[in-house]
Amino acid sequence: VTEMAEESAVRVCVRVRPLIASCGNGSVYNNLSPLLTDRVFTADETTSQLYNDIAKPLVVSTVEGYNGTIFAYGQTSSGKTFTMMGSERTPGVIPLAVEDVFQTIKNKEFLLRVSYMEIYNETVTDLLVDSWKRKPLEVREQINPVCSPGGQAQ
Ligand SMILES: Nc1ncnc2c1ncn2[C@@H]1O[C@H](COP(=O)(O)OP(=O)(O)OP(=O)(O)O)[C@@H](O)[C@H]1O
Repeated sequence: VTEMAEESAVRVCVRVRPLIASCGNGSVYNNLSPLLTDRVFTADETTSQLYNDIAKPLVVSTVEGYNGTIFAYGQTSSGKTFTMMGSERTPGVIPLAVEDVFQTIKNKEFLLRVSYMEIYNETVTDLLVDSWKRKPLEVREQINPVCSPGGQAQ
């Protein structure tokens, strides 16, 4: 119980990517504050390990009706796309989560809605709309206050 009570609703994890030749030599990280970081994934750890540790529990609870968010933050070339999208050979968090969701809901009656959008500077773009038809989504402010884009494809 104590462990549960102390567990924060927000987890901050750092993933260290291997050095890339074009970036030259240098140390990848130092001085990561243990107070601000729940988990550091080293360059040897795979996306699948990261997924199982931080994303899978969230996916499971989302299917049970809880809200959950996973987002990647970092400077250019730090590995956000590698981690979240991945590739055919090493799928990222998003395809792994989608696969898990479908595994969990198969043989059940379940309504699943998916939308896919990009937030770039102040502009929100619906990525499920053909690129030639795209126009910025309107961001509406609600009373609670939560901002949500409206009218996106699902
Ligand atoms: N953990 C990793 N292991 C091996 N290669 C990686 C890893 N993380 C990133 N890379 C490689 O580093 C390069 C930059 O990564 P990526 O494109 O994911 O960065 P990004 O944060 O999405 O950048 P940007 O913000 O510019 O789009 C890519 O070539 C990617 O394959």
